[in-house]
Amino acid sequence: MEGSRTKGRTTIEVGADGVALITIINPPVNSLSFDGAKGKFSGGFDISSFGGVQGGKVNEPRPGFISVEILSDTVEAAKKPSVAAIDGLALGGGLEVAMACHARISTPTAQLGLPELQLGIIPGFGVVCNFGILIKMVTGTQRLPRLVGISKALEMMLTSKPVKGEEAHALGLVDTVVSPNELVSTARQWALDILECRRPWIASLYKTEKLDSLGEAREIFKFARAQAQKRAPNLTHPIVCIDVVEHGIVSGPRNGLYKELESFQELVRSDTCKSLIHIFFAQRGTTKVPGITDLGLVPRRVKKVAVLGGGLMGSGIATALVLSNYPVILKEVNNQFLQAGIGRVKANLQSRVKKGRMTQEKFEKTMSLLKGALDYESFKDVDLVIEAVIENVSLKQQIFSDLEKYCPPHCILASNTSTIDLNLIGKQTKSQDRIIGAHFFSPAHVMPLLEIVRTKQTSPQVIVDLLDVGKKIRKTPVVVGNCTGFAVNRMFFPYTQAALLLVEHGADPYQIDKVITKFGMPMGPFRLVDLVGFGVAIATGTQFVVNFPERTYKSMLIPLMQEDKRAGETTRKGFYLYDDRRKAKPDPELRKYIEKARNISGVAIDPRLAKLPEKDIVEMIFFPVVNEACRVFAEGIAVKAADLDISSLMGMGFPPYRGGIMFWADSLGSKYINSRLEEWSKTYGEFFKPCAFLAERAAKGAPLSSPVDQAKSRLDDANRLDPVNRTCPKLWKIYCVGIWSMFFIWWPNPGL
Ligand SMILES: C[C@H](O)CC(=O)SCCNC(=O)CCNC(=O)[C@H](O)C(C)(C)COP(=O)(O)OP(=O)(O)OC[C@H]1O[C@@H](n2cnc3c(N)ncnc32)[C@H](O)[C@@H]1OP(=O)(O)O
Repeated sequence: MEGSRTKGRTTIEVGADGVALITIINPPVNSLSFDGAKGKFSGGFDISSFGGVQGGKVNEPRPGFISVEILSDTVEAAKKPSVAAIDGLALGGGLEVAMACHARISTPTAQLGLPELQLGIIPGFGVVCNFGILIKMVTGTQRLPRLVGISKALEMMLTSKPVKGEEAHALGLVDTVVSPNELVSTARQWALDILECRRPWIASLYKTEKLDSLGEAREIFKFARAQAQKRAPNLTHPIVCIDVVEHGIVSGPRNGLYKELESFQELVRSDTCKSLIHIFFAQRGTTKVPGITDLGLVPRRVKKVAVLGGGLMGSGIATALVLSNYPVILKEVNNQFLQAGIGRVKANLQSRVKKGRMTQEKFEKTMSLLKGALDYESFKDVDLVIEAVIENVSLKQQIFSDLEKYCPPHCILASNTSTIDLNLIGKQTKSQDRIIGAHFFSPAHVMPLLEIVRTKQTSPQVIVDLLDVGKKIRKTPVVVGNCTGFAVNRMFFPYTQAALLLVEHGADPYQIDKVITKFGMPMGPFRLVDLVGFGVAIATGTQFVVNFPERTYKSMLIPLMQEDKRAGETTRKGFYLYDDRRKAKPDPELRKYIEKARNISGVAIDPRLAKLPEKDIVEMIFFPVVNEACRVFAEGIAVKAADLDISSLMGMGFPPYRGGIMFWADSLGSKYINSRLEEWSKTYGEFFKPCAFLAERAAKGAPLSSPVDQAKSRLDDANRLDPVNRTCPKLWKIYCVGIWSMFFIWWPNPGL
């Protein structure tokens, strides 16, 4: 096999029973074609190898590709029976190899699945050999339906979700389930039994008993297409997958192959596939922080955590922690607040029980990990404290002084602040090296992102420790520098600002939301403000006008509406009207507020904006976001552009199939984005003005995501405005209430 990042190999060992044991060894996940063993069958084809095909650097078919197919083909067509012994993972190409065997034995914990759709491709691919002759027949899209039936196969492929050993057995995907100790011996015996005709010799490709009648099959395909269309209207590869499976059922597996081959080759070069593969590696890359995670530090064990504040955020954080078996002390200022906080954690967990995702027994065990406290007595053996009280600097300063007194010296002191300078919070302590930001997104037990905010003084060990806790509570941690809004809230601040600007200049808010949703966001900017609530938005947004006055668009639209008791979804009236079931309906009255706001701003209607093409709407909303993301990157707040891609996906719901904000921007080109922003800034002002970083990259024709050469890291900016002592200029004070942002955002899961 050919190597890429590391060298992989296979071993073959013939035992006294005459059975040959082939072992794939290619850590960490035994990916195929390149370089694993140790409890993992195979995590599938080496995803990093797709880049070669996409970039045209590799002639097709790559030998690695062929190896999968040849292996598959050779194995199934061989005169000797083969049995797959599956422990750990059998995913993608890994399961395809297993399905080509004449029997499959697995352990109960083994995971079997075809997750290729999460990468924008379909399972399996046929191969044309050097002479242009089709040598390989059928793979994943063809065998799985023949083993488990069409409906289940489609479900497994379309959701990319693996099944465990027992379920795989019940489905007919594996022949028996045994303990890891018996796995190899059972598989050996099974091979001998097949050879000596004590067990059937089955080629999965030719199995038909699990296939539905043609009429029934067509109904299944029709339903699956409708579901796929509804779930991800911008994606074509799920539909292609259904087409390929159908083709194999209707026209026979061999014809299915031709279609599969053709489709795979097209899909692997698609923007969707490139974006999703980028996301796959970017997500795994967030825990690799140059200068921190490469120091050889081992995360210390966090055995007990304290959470200060049992409000929405604090209770969500406590829920996330107990769910991952961390004993938690929840501290509040009085018994009433404490009981309310504990009640919220309970409700979060009960909702899982109601949905069948947690047993009553597990619920009780999880709840028993939570203890309430009204003082710091029980803090003497905590390893991590996460403060999640209201955004009040002096309160937080007092808390951190107390924590320094009551917690052990090794304890990590984290704050969930979304706006306040961490240095300021720790100003009255001597513990700056163990102070860190742990910025969760609401609801904290659901949202996948955790911004880990470091200051110049935060010690690498503390960062490594929090990264580890983040991973253990199943978050994707992104390490960022200390600045207003950190990465997510800061780069998405212009999202709604741009929308307000467009509306005041004549664009239709409902049209904007429609276009932005069609682009792939879970909701448009106006629907989002309604969800966030005008009060929170206005209060927190003030930080942006204080810190970035030159590039905030000052609209009075939201404050005007709030004055009329329209404060968003909670008041059933905001940009939309809401019924009992939270269904949003446009409100003709909105026009009145827009006109008022327009009069205050003194802007004139631009007739072009009323008829803005969809592409322009998308660009006018997102290019300012790209512009701010460039500043965040240039300032060293984010160390990798890919971290901003992940932050945009998980913090804001940017569509993964577009690869994240910076990846998407690069697909359009820095020159183009810069020229568009320049053009708009001439007409609509500073808000659109491209930053120096963007202008520079555009001048060089360079991608926005390539590393910043001499990044002037602003992990802790001494010149940064002190949000407490700095006075807001008078003029701005007038507008502060008109500026808002998007803290405490709730987004639906931004999956595919
Ligand atoms: C021929 C076929 O039709 C085509 C294919 O087979 S396409 C591939 C199909 N397989 C997949 O999609 C599986 C992708 N992998 C995963 O879902 C998960 O990595 C996993 C469930 C296998 C393991 O998860 P987990 O234990 O949490 O480890 P995770 O951190 O994700 O991965 C460990 C390392 O293996 C790498 N890796 C995982 N799967 C890989 C793959 N298929 N190819 C290359 N590298 C892979 C990861 O990038 C990571 O590398 P890093 O340590 O340098 O960051």
